[in-house]
Amino acid sequence: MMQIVPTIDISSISNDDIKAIKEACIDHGFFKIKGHGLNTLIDKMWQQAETFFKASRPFKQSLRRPKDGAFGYFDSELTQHKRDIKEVFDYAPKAVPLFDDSSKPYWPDNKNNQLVINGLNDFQGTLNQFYIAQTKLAQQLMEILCQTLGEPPETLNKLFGDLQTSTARLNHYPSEDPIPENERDNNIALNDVALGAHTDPSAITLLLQDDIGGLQAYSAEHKWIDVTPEKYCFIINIGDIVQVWSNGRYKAAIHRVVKVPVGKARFSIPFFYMPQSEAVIKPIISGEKNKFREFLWSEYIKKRIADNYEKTGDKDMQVTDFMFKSRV
Ligand SMILES: O=C(O)CCC(=O)C(=O)O
Ligand SMILES: [Fe+2]
Repeated sequence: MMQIVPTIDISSISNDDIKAIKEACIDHGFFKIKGHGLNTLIDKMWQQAETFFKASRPFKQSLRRPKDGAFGYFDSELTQHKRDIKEVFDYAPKAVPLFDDSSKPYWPDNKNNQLVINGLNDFQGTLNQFYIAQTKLAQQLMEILCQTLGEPPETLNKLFGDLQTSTARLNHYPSEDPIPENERDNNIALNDVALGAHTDPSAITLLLQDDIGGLQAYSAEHKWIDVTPEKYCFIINIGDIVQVWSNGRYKAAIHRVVKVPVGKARFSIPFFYMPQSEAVIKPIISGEKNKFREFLWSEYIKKRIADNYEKTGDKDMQVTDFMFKSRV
């Protein structure tokens, strides 16, 4: 029987692999990959993530993401208006044209010997090296994805290139609220899972998860399924844009992270592969009537990011808002 979440060796892709990815994308949107040659860098990334989140609260707060910003440390992210039980560090190696704050510094510097004291001398260098490696891997994955849709492999890569707007992140999920009691905003309820169910506003997301587990995907056929940890495997999930590109054939992967067992800590490292801000997003399937109207990537992502902070209001914007209404 085929694995529900298939593991693919991308150093030698077969027709069966393409078929397995296609089926996974139709049912839940997740697959895993090995054979990428990045194991040593992955070890370094785990070490950096653990070291960063272990640093003192004042140190992390000094890198806090500004209200209108996209990068830095943050501990109050919302999913559907409830606060997730996690803290994050968001980054990109160079300014991303989407964000006004991209010139503001968010990397820790060595003022008062802070990098040395916190063991973070290699932090920025390692994270940036990983971002570049993930970009290359994502390009390869976009070609594979085009193949699963029966389109020429290079169709989508031209929407990315040097002007891509991808962002990368470190996630730390403690078993308890990361915000001390006296700093909490009591108007915002804590989620009953570590990370609430959502889709990613990316093309695809490349994710490392540690051995604690807890990531779940929503399968049309099996409902919630575990996406189990496999050492050195990247977990790949399709995001909102693929739903449009595939003309609805694939649904953006719905996923969540269940609560971390008491006394444990979970780490994960996602990379959100995103196109140029000026990219026009529309279906790419030839010979088929478009089910989505086109939109500009920059407009969509700005609204989605704003939703992560909003405490009240309507349901968050989704890519289905761009579907043509079907006439009966
Ligand atoms: O931590 C995980 O396993 C998933 C993280 C995730 O879905 C996200 O950051 O968007
Ligand atoms: Fe996600």
